[in-house]
Amino acid sequence: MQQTENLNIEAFEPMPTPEEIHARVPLSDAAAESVLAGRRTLERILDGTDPRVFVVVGPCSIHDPVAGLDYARRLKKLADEVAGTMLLVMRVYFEKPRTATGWKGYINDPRMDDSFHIEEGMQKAREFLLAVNEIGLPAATEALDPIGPQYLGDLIAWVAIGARTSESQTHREMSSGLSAPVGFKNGTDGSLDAAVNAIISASSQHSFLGINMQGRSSVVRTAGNRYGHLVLRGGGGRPNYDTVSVALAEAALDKAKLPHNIVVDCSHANSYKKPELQPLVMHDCINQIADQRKAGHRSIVGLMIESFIEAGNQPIPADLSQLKYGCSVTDACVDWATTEKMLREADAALRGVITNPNPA
Ligand SMILES: O=C[C@H](O)[C@H](O)COP(=O)(O)O
Ligand SMILES: C=C(OP(=O)(O)O)C(=O)O
Repeated sequence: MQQTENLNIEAFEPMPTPEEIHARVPLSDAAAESVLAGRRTLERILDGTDPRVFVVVGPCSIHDPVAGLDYARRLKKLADEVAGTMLLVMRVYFEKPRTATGWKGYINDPRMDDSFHIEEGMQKAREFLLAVNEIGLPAATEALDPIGPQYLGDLIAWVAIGARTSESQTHREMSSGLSAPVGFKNGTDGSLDAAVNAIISASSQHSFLGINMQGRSSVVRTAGNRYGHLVLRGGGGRPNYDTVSVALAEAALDKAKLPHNIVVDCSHANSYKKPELQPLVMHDCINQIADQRKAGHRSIVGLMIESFIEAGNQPIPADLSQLKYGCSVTDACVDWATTEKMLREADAALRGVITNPNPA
């Protein structure tokens, strides 16, 4: 018999099951509290019962857990300082969807040398998420691999479906079963349709193939996720955070009978991937939010910033000891001083307009 299958497969290497990885890095009480408190506040913001704004802020990708946790500790202090007006959620991205090729992130290749130790990456990603939550910060991530959430989902408070996958049925099905709110990004061409349709699709029940916690291939039946929302990230060569674009996004949500829950990503095509433009986008959006709230209206409920300790980005060197500490290896970020300035200015502008309903 001639072989007709697996012609392009070089190997199947068994992975530990989600249950095994959870046993190696168990969820702690402190981390569970951080995850649940984060999700609860996000849900209230999306329901309109908490007037604050959430900000997903952190590196484009995690590649160095030491620098990542250094960043998390700084962010926690800032989060406490601005808690009256904003919920800060740390961007903890381990999976990078590449335009063509490139490093696919810490889970896929934790040693950054094309050795693809995915088992090691998955365990270390879990350890990192546990530590961030134990610091007291909720975590946000992009869900790219459809079985990834079985390994990490208990440690995540907010999920993004990226511009390259909002149109994917697989990602919509997965989102319908996630326990956290999910932001769907507009397409890389700037169109909103795929993201709006994704919110509708993910809110419905689905049945699809996946794995269970014991790693067994399963029919997954989901209840639907009612916290899907739209993320404007610009595209097709132009930003879409301005008031006219936001009004068009509101109209698209109205047409689909969806609530006005919009997050603006200050990075990516909204700032032409130039980090020095992110503060301008943020400033404009904070003014829009203040104007909206004063007028008794509300559509921008969240923001995203790509930020790390050092500004800019760096290529991955062959000799990893040459890596610059705290600097992105994927998209360019604003530095820590700029991050503090952006968030403190936003807090000052929103005070008097927004009041924390549950001060600590
Ligand atoms: O945020 C990350 C990047 O914009 C995304 O992964 C695409 O990156 P690339 O165009 O460099 O591949
Ligand atoms: C890949 C990302 O964004 P987008 O899907 O908007 O390109 C990201 O936020 O890392």
